Amino acid sequence: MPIQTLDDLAVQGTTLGVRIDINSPLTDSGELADDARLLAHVDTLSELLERGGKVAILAHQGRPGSDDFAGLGAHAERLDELLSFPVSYCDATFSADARRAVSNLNEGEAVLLENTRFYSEEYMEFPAEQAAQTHLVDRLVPVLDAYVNDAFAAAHRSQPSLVGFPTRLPGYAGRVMEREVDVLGDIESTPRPRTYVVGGAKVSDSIAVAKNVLERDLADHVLTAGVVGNVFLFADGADLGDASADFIHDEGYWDYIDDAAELLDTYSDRIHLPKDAAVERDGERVELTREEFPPNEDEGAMDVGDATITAYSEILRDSGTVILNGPAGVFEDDTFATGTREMYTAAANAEFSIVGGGDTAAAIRKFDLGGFDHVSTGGGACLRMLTGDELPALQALSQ
Ligand SMILES: Nc1ncnc2c1ncn2[C@@H]1O[C@H](COP(=O)(O)OP(=O)(O)O)[C@@H](O)[C@H]1O
Ligand SMILES: O=C(OP(=O)(O)O)[C@H](O)COP(=O)(O)O
Repeated sequence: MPIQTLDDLAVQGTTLGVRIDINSPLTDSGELADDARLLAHVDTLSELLERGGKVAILAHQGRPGSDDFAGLGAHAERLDELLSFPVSYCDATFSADARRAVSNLNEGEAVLLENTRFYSEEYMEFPAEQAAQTHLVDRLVPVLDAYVNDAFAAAHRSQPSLVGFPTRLPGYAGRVMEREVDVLGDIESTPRPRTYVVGGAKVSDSIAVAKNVLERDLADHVLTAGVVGNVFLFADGADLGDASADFIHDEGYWDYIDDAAELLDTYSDRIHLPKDAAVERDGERVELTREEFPPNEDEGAMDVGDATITAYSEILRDSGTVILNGPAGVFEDDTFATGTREMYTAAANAEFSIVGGGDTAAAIRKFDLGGFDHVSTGGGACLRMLTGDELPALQALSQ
């Protein structure tokens, strides 16, 4: 069944449970360090409020046990500033207090309920039918008329607030979800040549994407960079030195060397490897070509160098479509930001460009880059969608 959107929803006077993803980096004092994910949902929330909805917002922040696992008070304050409609905060998610806060909403008002992951069931994965019986869903359903899911960045999670409501309430995709599905679900019709850039540190996901798009003949080029590029270099027999080898071992990425080598055997004509690497030597950035490897013992390969940037930029600029995930190096450190900045600039000049990932978006903001056709709000969800996998939250909406 096709997914229903806000165009199919009669909003006026209804009470809506709206799941968004505002999981954000926090400062040491618990303030929002970045509000990009909140900004992304402004259109959906404004539209629902403008159309006379009473909006109960559901969201998570962090994971149990992590430093950024926190309440949503700061998020509510910021949403209240961003929207021209009042957004209050309720420090409960589905208790009597929470249900009262929802029931007391007037048309054009929103309440942000507390971090869904404060409740243990929300951090478990369930089939939709079972998620529909969890306490969160069971207790909120009586005060809601319909459910809107706009949380694309969490759509690969089969958690109650993401998959449990649509079996008990009419379910709709919000505008963020709709646009992500439109763009990422229709890669096959984008112009060629089509280039995938797999950078960053999600090694297993990136290898899965590369394998999938090469096998399905969707990719004319796969450019490897970042930690993913380093793994491919080792898989190709290059000696990137002890520091990078230790890092790859410590992070558990060595398990994927064989998969990378297998891909290189089959698709060497379409997979591109870094031609050089930047390391830190005596406090300076030093670039080594592959012939000059290995770096010294304590020198990690932290960025791609000029030779790679030149070769990759040419492919990127000439591409009909670029689909890019992950930075080319440790862009947070200015010494190793060059590869990411230059490659992203070239990618933005392709005919059609799609970028995804939390750190990727942070890099785009850091370098103040524009010109991308679609900046996905998702990292893991975006990669999952690019491999052609079904996302549980979307499946739940289409039942
Ligand atoms: N050569 C490298 N060595 C170590 N870390 C790297 C390297 N290149 C990129 N990274 C790191 O990868 C992280 C981002 O990867 P990832 O989370 O996969 O991106 P995204 O969030 O965009 O999907 C950044 O913290 C960056 O510093
Ligand atoms: O930040 C998120 O995903 P991302 O790290 O893939 O961008 C989403 O909020 C999902 O969070 P989760 O990976 O803790 O389930």
